[in-house]
Amino acid sequence: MRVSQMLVPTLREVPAEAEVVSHQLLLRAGFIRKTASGVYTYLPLAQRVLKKLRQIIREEIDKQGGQELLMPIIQPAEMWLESGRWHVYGPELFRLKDRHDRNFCLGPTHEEVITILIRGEVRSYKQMPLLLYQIQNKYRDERRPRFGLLRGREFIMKDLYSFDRDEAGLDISYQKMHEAYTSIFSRCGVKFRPVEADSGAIGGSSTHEFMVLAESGEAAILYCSDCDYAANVEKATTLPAAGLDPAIQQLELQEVSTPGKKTAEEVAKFLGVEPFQVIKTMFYKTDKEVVAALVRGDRDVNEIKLLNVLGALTLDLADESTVQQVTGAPTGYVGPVGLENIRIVADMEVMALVNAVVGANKQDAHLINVNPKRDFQPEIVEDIRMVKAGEPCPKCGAQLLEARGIEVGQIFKLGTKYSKALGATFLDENGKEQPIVMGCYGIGVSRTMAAAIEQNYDKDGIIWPASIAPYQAIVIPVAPKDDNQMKIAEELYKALNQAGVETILDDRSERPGVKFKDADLIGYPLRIVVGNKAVTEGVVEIRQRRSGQTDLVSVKDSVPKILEILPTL
Ligand SMILES: O=C(C[C@@H]1CCCCN1)Cn1cnc2cc(Cl)c(F)cc2c1=O
Ligand SMILES: [Mg+2]
Repeated sequence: MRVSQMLVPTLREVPAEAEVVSHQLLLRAGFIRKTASGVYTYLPLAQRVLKKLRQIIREEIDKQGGQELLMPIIQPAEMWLESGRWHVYGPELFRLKDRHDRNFCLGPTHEEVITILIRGEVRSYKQMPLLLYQIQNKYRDERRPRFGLLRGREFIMKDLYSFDRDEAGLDISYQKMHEAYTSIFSRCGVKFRPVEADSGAIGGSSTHEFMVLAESGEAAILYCSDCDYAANVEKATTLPAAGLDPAIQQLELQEVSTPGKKTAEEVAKFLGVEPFQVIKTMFYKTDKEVVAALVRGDRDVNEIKLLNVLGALTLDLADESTVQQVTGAPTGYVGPVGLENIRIVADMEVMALVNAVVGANKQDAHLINVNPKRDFQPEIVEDIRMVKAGEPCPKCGAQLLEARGIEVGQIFKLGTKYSKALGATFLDENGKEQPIVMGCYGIGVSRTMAAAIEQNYDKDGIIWPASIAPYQAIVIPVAPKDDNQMKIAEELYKALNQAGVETILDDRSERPGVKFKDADLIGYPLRIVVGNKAVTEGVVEIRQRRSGQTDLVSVKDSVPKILEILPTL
């Protein structure tokens, strides 16, 4: 390909709406253009990167026995009514009607479609295991699409579904996908980590997210400095709290005046105790009830853990009027003592406190010498707190460190949640009907392209890992008008492509500086400059985009030299 014929509309200035680097660079380097909010057109260079990502994914998934199919984007509402999810999802689910006024949705995921397909096709244990996948557009009507391809309303996903006869089979499928994902992201040239994660509304048991480490990542990760423990902060745990100190005498409950002291820190300071001795009472509204969540004053509530402990669908902080109504006092003076018909969920650490402080459910007043069990009885005692960096690793006790990550993949053990709901069963060797055991495994393909940029850029633009670069090399003649230079450039361009190096030729009659800037902005791994020296001394300049290293090489040695460098990029 010749640059003069390509559609690569590079921009000089940074588009205002782009907040993260990958969004800015995908626009400026002419990879994408916005068609609507959260909806993009992938221009030719982006399509080439996506094609390489799809190829890497296909190779690694097929190696594990995956079979590619292609499911429809448009899905009949009946399937979602049968699974019970049609009314679970709100405006995020793109819904539409056909000409006969029948309801459909644009697929945000395909558990219903694939499970109903398998229900009709698999009858015997002999037909499993099955690993079926597709690479298809997905639709989720995000309230605030942002960060370009990192959170769009239409995006490309590889979604695989595994079908096994039992949990043992599922464990094998899950392990195979864990391996495939490790190979895929390694081959894509990104630094990533699988982390323990929360399975969210999809349900099922264990799940791992594959995170590309990047400061702009929306996910917070805690990982161990010593062992392989790593978890999304939504899920992270630490060593269990120290137990109750039996030596301490439980004192008499007492009300004290704490005018204007609301936060755990203020109250602790005012009463001369440590913040951890003040119990924080947070009221939440779920789709079913109002609950009180208790954590120590030096901790925060982990709302994902709380949601899971309650088995609720939605969880939101109760507003001030609800708190007032439930406790008779404003936030800041509320506590668990004397609460009527409100479920109390206490973090395990709270139960180890003696003579603690809580709000008195009265303006400007707190209670001291509060002892769990004696003065209030939580209905649920679980781990519902956020873990922080610096706390001990739950596996080995070493210090937990924090990082930000972009979730590019997630694998789930679904179990029989969908096969039971949709009646996908098989006959085992005793002819007994059993529900199929499923897993589901996603990779955000378009998101991975953006995540790769978030990890591979500098002040001049993108630095593509060679394995997913749109082209691997660009030949730039300094003076295209000079026939001798052009002749050498053309020959080199041809020889490189014949040697299997995906190479383009910048034949534009632009100033060299403009061509160099574009090549750096777009991020081709290698740049070969054919200038006067090529004509007078037979040497060309090979420059590596990442390191900036430049080698002067004779024209005849340039192809072997490039073949030698390329695998290291
Ligand atoms: O998609 C998954 C789980 C896995 C991820 C990997 C590939 C297979 N599915 C979870 N999820 C996320 N957002 C959704 C948004 C909408 Cl609007 C919806 F209706 C359903 C879902 C939904 O189910
Ligand atoms: Mg997730």
